[in-house]
Parts: sequence; C-alpha cells; structure tokens
Amino acid sequence: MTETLTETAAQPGIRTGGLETEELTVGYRTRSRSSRAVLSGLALHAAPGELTVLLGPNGAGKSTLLRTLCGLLPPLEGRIRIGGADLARTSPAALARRLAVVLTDRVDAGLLSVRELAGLGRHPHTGFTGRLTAADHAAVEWSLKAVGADHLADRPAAELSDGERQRVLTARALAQEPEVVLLDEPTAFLDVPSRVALTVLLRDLARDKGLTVVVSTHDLELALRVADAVWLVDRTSRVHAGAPEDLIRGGAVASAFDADHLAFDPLTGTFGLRRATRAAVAVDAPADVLPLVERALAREGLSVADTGAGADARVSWTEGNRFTLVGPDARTTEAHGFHELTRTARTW
Ligand SMILES: Nc1ncnc2c1ncn2[C@@H]1O[C@H](COP(=O)(O)OP(=O)(O)OP(=O)(O)O)[C@@H](O)[C@H]1O
Repeated sequence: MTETLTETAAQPGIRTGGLETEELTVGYRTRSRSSRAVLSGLALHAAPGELTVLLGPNGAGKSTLLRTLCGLLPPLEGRIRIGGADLARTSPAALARRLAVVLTDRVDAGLLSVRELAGLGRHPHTGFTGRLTAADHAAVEWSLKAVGADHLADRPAAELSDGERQRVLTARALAQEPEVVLLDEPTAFLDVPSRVALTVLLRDLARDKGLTVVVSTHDLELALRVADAVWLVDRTSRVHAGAPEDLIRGGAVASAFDADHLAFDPLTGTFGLRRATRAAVAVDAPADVLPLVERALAREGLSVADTGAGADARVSWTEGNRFTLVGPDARTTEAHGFHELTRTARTW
C-alpha cells in the first residue's frame, strides 16, 4: 500500500518534486548511543498541488515524523528530499526558502504585533537589512487574510487566544511562500467552522499555488473528506499511503482507530458509537427526521427495525416533534420532544 517515489512520479497529472522519503527511519537516539526507532522504512511522497494528511493514534509517531521531515530531528536512517534536494545537504537559509513549518510548541511572541509575527515569515526572502519591501508587506497581508486573521493584525501577538495564535502561525508559514508546508495539528484549538475553513484553505492553496502541504491531525472525518492523500500510521507502526478511499476500502482506517466503543463505517466514512442493541423499534417518521430518531434510540440501546415485522415497540412522529410510543408491554404513551422520547424508551 505504501507509495514509492517512482510509482507516484509516473502517475499522470502528478508533478515530481514535493517531499519524498527514501528508506527513512525516524526516532530518538538515547544517551547510551543506541536508538529507538518510532517508524521505519518509509518510502513516502507528498506531491505538489496536493494536501497530504498524516493520521494515527496518540503516540503513533506523527510529530516525530514531521520534526524529522523539517530537519529538527536527524533521521536514524534514510533520506529526505525537498523539491528534489537532499535535506541533509541543504543549507538552513536555502531550506527556509523552500520549507515552512508550524509545530505545536508554544511560541514566545514577545512584544510583537500579529502583523510583525506573521512578517517573520518573510525573513528568508529579505536581504541583509531584514527590511520588508512592498511585496513582502503584500505577502503578509495576503496570508493574514487567507487564514481569517486580518482583523487581528494590530493586536499584540502575546494576547491571542490559542485558536487565534494557531491561525497567525499558519499565516506566518504562508507568508514565507515556501514550496512545502508542514503543519502539526494546525486545527487543534479551532472551533468546528474554523477547522473546516483552514483545512479547505490548505487544500485550495495546494491546488492553486502548487504547494506541497502535509498536515497532521486528529480530525479524522474531515481529513478523509478533504485530503488528496493520507499517510496513516496504524497500531503496528506501519504507514499506509493512498487516497482516503484507498485506505477506507483497504480497512486501514478501521484497524487503526476502531475501539471498544467506536466503529468506523466505511460506507459513510464516519465513526459511530458501538452499542449492543437490546430491542428493535418500528419508526414511522419522515426521511429528514428518521436519522435523528435512530440516533436518539441508539443511545438507549434500541435499533430501528427495517420493517414493522419483528419490532418490539413502535414510535410515530408528528409535526412539532410529538411522538406516540407503543412500548413492548403494548402501552401507549405520548412524548413531546426528543428528551421525553429517550426518557420513555429508556424504561422499555
Ligand atoms: N524526545 C523524545 N525522546 C524519546 N521518545 C520520544 C520523544 N518524543 C516522543 N517520543 C516517543 O515517540 C513516540 C511517538 O511520539 P509522537 O509525539 O511522535 O506521537 P504522535 O503521533 O505525534 O502523538 P500525539 O497524537 O499524541 O501527538 C511516543 O512513544 C513518544 O513517547
């Protein structure tokens, strides 16, 4: 399942370059000069023009891989190429023009304003004086606007909320105008609409500007919807690479994340609570209400019967979320609203 560089390069519509690894092993060297490999033998390719999402359970090695890909952690073995250049032989200055990184570490913004903090992204492009040109200022303004942080531009960066700071650090990376952007959990502190907006923005930037974007996240369902490619670290430290649908069909998503109370549904691409059902209920409700009734009943350990036959109880919906319930003991009760419905169903 793992892609190799040559296979990917041969695919139509996929440009070469981007970020490639060759027999890469990432991990930590211990004091006794031995080493602890976290992920081994990685032959991965994140292509220009695509959003690649790195998924895996806690402790799987996502941050370790990202830190190695950006040169902060030396590889235990193997090679990394960025835009075709060997990372080990690229000078820090040249690397900074090619690669931007947003990690989860706290950033001490000192007395900088948001605009000045984002402006630090221009550093690799400014000359000896470090003075920003009109083009540099335009890049900073564009990046702040792109992440929805332009209204914060004059605020002291030290006063930002976690979510606001996350956006501004993303803006700083975009202002750098790199070929490759690596982001470790950029949506971690964002509210749901902002998570979707930032993920879609990163995908669109990849497409429109030919950027190579690699993002680690725990937003599984969103990632599986939006990402062009996924690197999925499973519980045995194998890395599966492919389109989200490849990994869903191959069972890699379910095997990485299914747990006692959680099951991945490959048909919908979503996770649901795993519950034993204790009875089946016939439900009479319109198509736009039925899924909500099903959801509410599932919480009470009840499944919706496909046909009325064989059902232990019956629920009928009428306008205004009024329900008529016939329980397993054939008693009829009325419920007003979903809360009364579930409280009654709990007694069945
Ligand atoms: N500095 C370090 N020295 C030694 N081992 C480390 C170090 N940092 C992390 N590890 C170990 O490496 C493994 C991978 O950790 P990593 O932080 O890369 O996982 P992750 O997938 O990013 O996890 P999470 O989703 O919880 O952020 C873990 O077992 C962790 O304990």
